[in-house]
Amino acid sequence: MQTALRTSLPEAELASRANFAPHARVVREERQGERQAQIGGLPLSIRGLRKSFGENEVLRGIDLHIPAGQFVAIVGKSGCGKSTLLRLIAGLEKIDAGSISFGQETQPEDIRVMFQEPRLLPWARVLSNVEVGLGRDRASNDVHARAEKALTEVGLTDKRDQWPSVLSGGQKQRVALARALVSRPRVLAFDEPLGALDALTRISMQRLLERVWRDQGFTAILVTHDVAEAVALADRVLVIDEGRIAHDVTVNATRPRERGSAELASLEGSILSNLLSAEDRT
Ligand SMILES: Nc1ncnc2c1ncn2[C@@H]1O[C@H](COP(=O)(O)OP(=O)(O)OP(=O)(O)O)[C@@H](O)[C@H]1O
Repeated sequence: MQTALRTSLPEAELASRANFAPHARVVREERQGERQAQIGGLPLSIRGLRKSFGENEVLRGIDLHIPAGQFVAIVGKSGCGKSTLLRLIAGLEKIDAGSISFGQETQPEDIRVMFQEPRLLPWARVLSNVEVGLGRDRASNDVHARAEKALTEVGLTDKRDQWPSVLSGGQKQRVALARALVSRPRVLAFDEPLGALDALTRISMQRLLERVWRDQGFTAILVTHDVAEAVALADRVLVIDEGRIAHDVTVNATRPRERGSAELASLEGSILSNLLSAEDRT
């Protein structure tokens, strides 16, 4: 389970930070035109990454290169450090040792996170909730148009004037996705975003995630407990065990993928047996 933002920040700040990476350096000048021209994923290089909480050594040396635009899933037994790794990548947690780099200077809008809980502002209508994701670009003239476009991308234009409280769980997550997408991030980190949804809604959200990833080309990093979801969506599945990447599995299946195909089922089976053998050692 993700453990984000264990702070007493006001709710608006929480919702805003849910989509921002504090370690990303803020470049003050408006570079919207430049951003539009450079949309696409950023590569990610992690070297010797370590993180402990007190005596609990959670990550013990992660080395990883993710090419720009790749879709990577992270799986592993409960408590192995999946969310910690994601939070370090997103700059929501401090690194103890090692480095994470994106190949260039980043802006806060470049790296966004979507969590299991939608974290919508209850007092703001759907469109305003999406606008929160624009961060400092909220002062620009085309705020409404950009938020509406993001809502269209997730198929929710008809809900723009609704309050979050009247939405279903799946609709709330789609608003959260629109809020994450509205700034056209170059890295999008998902921490169990579909974990609380029913099976059918989950599958339709998986299709939506895959579609927006293909349309926008951001680098996607998905933490999930669901190995079937990992092999259905990702180009590559990383298994974390004992603080390191124990397996790095390439998923070559062509897209769109046929869920339940023999190829995916066989990959899922072998990843699950890796996970179970890790579980047996504890
Ligand atoms: N802020 C924190 N303070 C102290 N310990 C933490 C903190 N965040 C995570 N931990 C500990 O770090 C370990 C890894 O937690 P993390 O949430 O990354 O695991 P996970 O693999 O995502 O787990 P799950 O699959 O159950 O969600 C756990 O032992 C957890 O208790």
